[in-house]
Amino acid sequence: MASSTPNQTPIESCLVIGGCGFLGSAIVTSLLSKHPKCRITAADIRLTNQLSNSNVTYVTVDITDLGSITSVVENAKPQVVIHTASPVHGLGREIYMKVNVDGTKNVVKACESTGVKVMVYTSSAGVVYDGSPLINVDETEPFPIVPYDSYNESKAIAETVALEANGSNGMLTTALRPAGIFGPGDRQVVPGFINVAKNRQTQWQLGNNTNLFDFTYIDNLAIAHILAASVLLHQQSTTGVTDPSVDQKKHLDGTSIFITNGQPVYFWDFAKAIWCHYGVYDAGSIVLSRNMGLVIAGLAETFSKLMGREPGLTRFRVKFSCAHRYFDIRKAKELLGYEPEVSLTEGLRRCIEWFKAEEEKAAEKK
Ligand SMILES: NC(=O)c1ccc[n+]([C@@H]2O[C@H](COP(=O)([O-])OP(=O)(O)OC[C@H]3O[C@@H](n4cnc5c(N)ncnc54)[C@H](O)[C@@H]3O)[C@@H](O)[C@H]2O)c1
Repeated sequence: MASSTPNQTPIESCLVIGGCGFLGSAIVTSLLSKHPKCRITAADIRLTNQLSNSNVTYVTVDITDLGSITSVVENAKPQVVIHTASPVHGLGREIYMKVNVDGTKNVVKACESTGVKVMVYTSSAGVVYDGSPLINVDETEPFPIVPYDSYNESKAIAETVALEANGSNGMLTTALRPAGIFGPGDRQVVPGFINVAKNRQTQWQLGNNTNLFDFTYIDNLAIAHILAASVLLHQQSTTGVTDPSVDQKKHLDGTSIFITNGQPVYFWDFAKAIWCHYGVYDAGSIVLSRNMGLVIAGLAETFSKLMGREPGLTRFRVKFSCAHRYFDIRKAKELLGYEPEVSLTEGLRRCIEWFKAEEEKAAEKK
């Protein structure tokens, strides 16, 4: 249970950047239900997933262009900006530095110059990951000296940019760090597992499945963003910016906060729960050790490079699926009153139902 309900102010106007993405569109939907009077602008480089609702306006923006994002913020005049935009995982360093780092600097500049009161940045739990086990870590965990990859490196720099803007022109900022977002519309986590089932590769298990892992159901995360915005909005109009010397676990503005479902599970148990819905009940009959997996993945990567193909197994995937990665979300519960409303089991049920319906629609079109 959340220890207390923090004071909140209703959100009257909000700009959701990346508002057509998986998370951005879930935030728009949750805003409509939690703050029905809120005037919402959803801005994205690609306008997809649009809702038909008179409270929502969709606009095109490219955050790598300062003029583009400034004019969107000027026209929307939002109290709150929720910045979720990012390229997907698995691309090159240049694009991450351009969109996540330079783009976030542009978003901050646009917010500062137009009097935005609150900015919530979607960071990632991966910013503290370097391949070492993360066992119930909290927000005191430092960034690693060597980041795991350029995506996480760019997310850490962008998070710092967002948090350093706290107090600038009276604006309060925070950064939410979700882990393994899944749900209807997911393009990364659950589709990866479904493809393994479709490729009939579920017999392979990497590692001994003693590693606990955190996942986050999309609607829980969307609500966490809205809670963060309305708690900060209240603070902005009352006490204002917190003295940065105060213990960072005791305040939201200028600090980061982990968000998960608060239900760590053994990595392969999550995969097996998905595969059961695809008729696979005997997954993981062949267990490969992490070291053996790394050797095979190294060979697969070399072979695929020679053949000009994408490898099915990579060293990144081996390390990831054998890693301990779970987080302490007490700060979210205490400072946001966050309580995951949708359990992992219910979230998976809703997610699989959605994927099956999409598959049926695709089959009907053929
Ligand atoms: N999916 C996960 O498991 C996960 C985990 C941790 C953190 N995150 C973070 O959560 C956020 C949302 O992720 P998602 O899964 O919804 O991804 P997504 O790809 O569905 O959404 C991101 C949106 O950003 C938009 N975008 C990209 N470049 C842009 C640009 N230059 N200008 C404007 N818009 C641009 C995209 O068009 C897309 O709609 C991201 O910041 C991501 O880093 C995701």
